[in-house]
Amino acid sequence: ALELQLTPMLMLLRSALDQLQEKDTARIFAQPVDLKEVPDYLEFISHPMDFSTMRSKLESHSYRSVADLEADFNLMVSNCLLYNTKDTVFYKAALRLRDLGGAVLRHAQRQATNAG
Ligand SMILES: CCOC(=O)c1ccc2c(c1)NC(=O)[C@@H](C)N2
Repeated sequence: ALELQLTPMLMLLRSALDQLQEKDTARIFAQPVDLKEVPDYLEFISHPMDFSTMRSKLESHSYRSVADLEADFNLMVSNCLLYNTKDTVFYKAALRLRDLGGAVLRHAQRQATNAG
């Protein structure tokens, strides 16, 4: 039945999101960039993204596949690589998160394919 089909996907996506967020040990991706601290952020970034927003979208069924989750993950990393210069801790953390996250997402996609 459809609800049985959807529940494993929600659990799979929740697990993948938890594993992705674990890699952000400095928690610089945990919350939206603070626009009071970074007032020009929206001059450069049109679609901000962070893990708390991704979790809300997941729980409200905005993600129907691993690819949907991956798209927001890639957006979050790309925003950081665009806004911050290469010499910053933020830029370096985004490169590391991108690489570590890739393995998490590949495994999640394999699980989704096997379950499907
Ligand atoms: C309290 C000051 O916090 C920040 O300036 C700040 C805090 C977190 C940030 C960030 C900036 N920039 C970013 O690109 C994303 C990845 N994270």
